[in-house]
Amino acid sequence: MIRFENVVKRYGDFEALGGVSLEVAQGQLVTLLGPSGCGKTTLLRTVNRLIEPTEGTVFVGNRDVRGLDGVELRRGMGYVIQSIGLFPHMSVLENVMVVPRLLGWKKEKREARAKEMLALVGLEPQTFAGRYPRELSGGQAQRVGLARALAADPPVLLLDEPFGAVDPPTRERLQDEFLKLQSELRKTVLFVTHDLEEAVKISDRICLMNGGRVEQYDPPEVLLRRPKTPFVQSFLGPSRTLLRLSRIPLGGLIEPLDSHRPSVSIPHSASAREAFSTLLASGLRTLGVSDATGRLVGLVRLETLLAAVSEEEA
Ligand SMILES: Nc1ncnc2c1ncn2[C@@H]1O[C@H](COP(=O)(O)OP(=O)(O)OP(=O)(O)O)[C@@H](O)[C@H]1O
Repeated sequence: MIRFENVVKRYGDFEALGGVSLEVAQGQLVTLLGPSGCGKTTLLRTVNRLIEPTEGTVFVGNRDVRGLDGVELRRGMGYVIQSIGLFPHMSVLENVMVVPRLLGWKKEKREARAKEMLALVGLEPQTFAGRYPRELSGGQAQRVGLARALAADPPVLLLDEPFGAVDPPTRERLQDEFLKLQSELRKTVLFVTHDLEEAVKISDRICLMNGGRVEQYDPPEVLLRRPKTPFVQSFLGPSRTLLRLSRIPLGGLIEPLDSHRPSVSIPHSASAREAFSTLLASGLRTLGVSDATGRLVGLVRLETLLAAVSEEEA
């Protein structure tokens, strides 16, 4: 769906991108991850032609973006940046309708669509449609930015640190909501972040960059299990094992209940990492696992979690 072929970007003598080749399949969520200045934003912006590569080619849906009109290209893609960029003099509803209006949609159609998008990102249209950006919290503004990016139903979303400007709990909630949306909408998403945890949590594949080059391009599990270079290893750091647990669903590790009733339990939907943290915090060796109604349905043991990590290591 999006393909970079040997993309180079130079500013004078400085090489911001040193020959990036990468393919993002349709419906996949790929994060561009790496330290500050490694070229993530530069690479993202070559897709909607806010930046023109010095060498190399970017394809969207098999079409070289150079052959496409920049303005039309940008209208056909959702784009969200950290500072959100909502128009301060426009209401929330008007902000969300910007692209449908540029595309010439009729008033009723674009209003209906904008309200639908607000509801989709968890903002009750009756409450929020008439508000102005200054009357929103950071998290609400981020949601409006996302609703605006989704309004014209673009197949491609370019997100540059879209949850960067909010506090950690809000950020986690936005990530969860976004993942749920993505599982329904299946957009092709390029997502810039410098946050390893965020990348591990949301990505189908992570493109870890360093100095304008791709160090490793793999699903999170593979990146965490088999770092290809010393840079990747040091970037992942000591939290690598815990992060791997966060990608292991608890489902396959649950054992049937026995006569022993554990005093602490966690929901079935939790990750192995949440189970591990709860075990550490409680000092127990066994946790109960409950279903959506809170009924105890099984057990998970500390040894099982440790074995799951070391098995993967093999
Ligand atoms: N217009 C420009 N002129 C010169 N150098 C530039 C220009 N734009 C970006 N750069 C440089 O290119 C490199 C890559 O920048 P880019 O914004 O892509 O980094 P990034 O990985 O997104 O970083 P961050 O996480 O800090 O946003 C940086 O060293 C930056 O200083």
